[in-house]
Amino acid sequence: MAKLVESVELKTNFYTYEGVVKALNGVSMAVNHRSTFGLVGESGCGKSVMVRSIMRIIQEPGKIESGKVLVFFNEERQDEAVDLLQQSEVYMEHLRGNQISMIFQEPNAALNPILSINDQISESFLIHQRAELREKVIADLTRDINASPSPLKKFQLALFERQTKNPNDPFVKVLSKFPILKRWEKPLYKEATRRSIEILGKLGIANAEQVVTRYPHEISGGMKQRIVIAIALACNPILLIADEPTSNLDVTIQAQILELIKELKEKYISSVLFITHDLGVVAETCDRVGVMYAGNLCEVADVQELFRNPKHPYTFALLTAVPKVEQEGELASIAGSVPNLVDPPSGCRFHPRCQHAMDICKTTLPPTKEIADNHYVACHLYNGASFVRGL
Ligand SMILES: Nc1ncnc2c1ncn2[C@@H]1O[C@H](COP(=O)(O)OP(=O)(O)OP(=O)(O)O)[C@@H](O)[C@H]1O
Repeated sequence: MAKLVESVELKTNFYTYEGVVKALNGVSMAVNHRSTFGLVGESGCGKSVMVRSIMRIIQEPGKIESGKVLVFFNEERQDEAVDLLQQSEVYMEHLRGNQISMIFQEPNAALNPILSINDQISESFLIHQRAELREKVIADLTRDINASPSPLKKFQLALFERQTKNPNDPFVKVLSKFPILKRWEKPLYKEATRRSIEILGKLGIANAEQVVTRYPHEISGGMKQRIVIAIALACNPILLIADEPTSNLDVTIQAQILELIKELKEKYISSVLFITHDLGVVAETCDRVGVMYAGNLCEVADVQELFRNPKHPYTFALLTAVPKVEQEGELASIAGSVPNLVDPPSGCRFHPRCQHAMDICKTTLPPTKEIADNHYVACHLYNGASFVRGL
């Protein structure tokens, strides 16, 4: 499988008054073209910091210290990669929303309460696909003028053509500055609205024409998350990053949103990077899984392989802690809690909670090894002949 995005030894710290939070401790992982990668782990293990580092949206007091974030735009040419950590902020602004989109856990935080749904989805088209919208408007105006000439349409067409030739045309800029004069751009806004309704239709929203006229407080939580997905999809991203997109929704809506993301991935997006702490969600939606613990990736495998054949003691413990229908008696849990990353345990960060810890685990970070085809584990149990430990 060809890689789409790869992080190489990515390290991110937060410089807090308490000390330096070592949130990512050199994480290497890859999301392939046309696949869904699930990143799992307990709260605080670094999943969100990982995707924020990939998108380069880590804010103060955070800092990406080292590593690479490679994007392989061309599936065929895997020797050509762009390192996002070496690009300018202007490049990143263009990339975010155009090629990589992100949806967050809390749709309320992503939506502006004082703008209508139409304004919010249209804005995404107007920012990221303005040139394409303009082309369509020029084609429509030309066709209309040929059918029945109109001085207003001719004026609008001339301005749009002028803008295509020179996006910084001073005359057009002046006209776009004043609300009353800005009305010449109306066809552009109309086209953005048409596309907003169309995209809601693609998301299976029945009365999209009415939904776009509403405000966030007038729609349900599940609908809000669909709107956020519509905004993320507006620019045909090659990678959709979904950070716990269903954690605040009730189970039926959760299932619908997961189904929707799966369907959209098949039809419109190349790949999805799914952040969750729910292994059930991973089993439902992902092809490949990475298990994170305290800023390290401890195991990566295809989803079926990981569920059938977990190797890392932490993965094993996570799977054991999933409640089963036939379960009787107490639920299994992982003893202890995720460590404070200001002062993480030495060696393998999981060793204080690991039933199989050996002396070497306390001093040395385990290397990542491929223990079966495409199945990687970072654990000293697999450094020698210690498979016998019975995982
Ligand atoms: N702005 C910040 N300032 C200081 N520390 C931070 C900041 N953001 C994240 N961290 C720390 O980085 C570590 C990883 O946090 P992160 O949010 O990535 O965890 P997570 O796995 O996504 O958890 P959750 O599932 O609860 O969202 C945690 O120790 C957290 O306290």
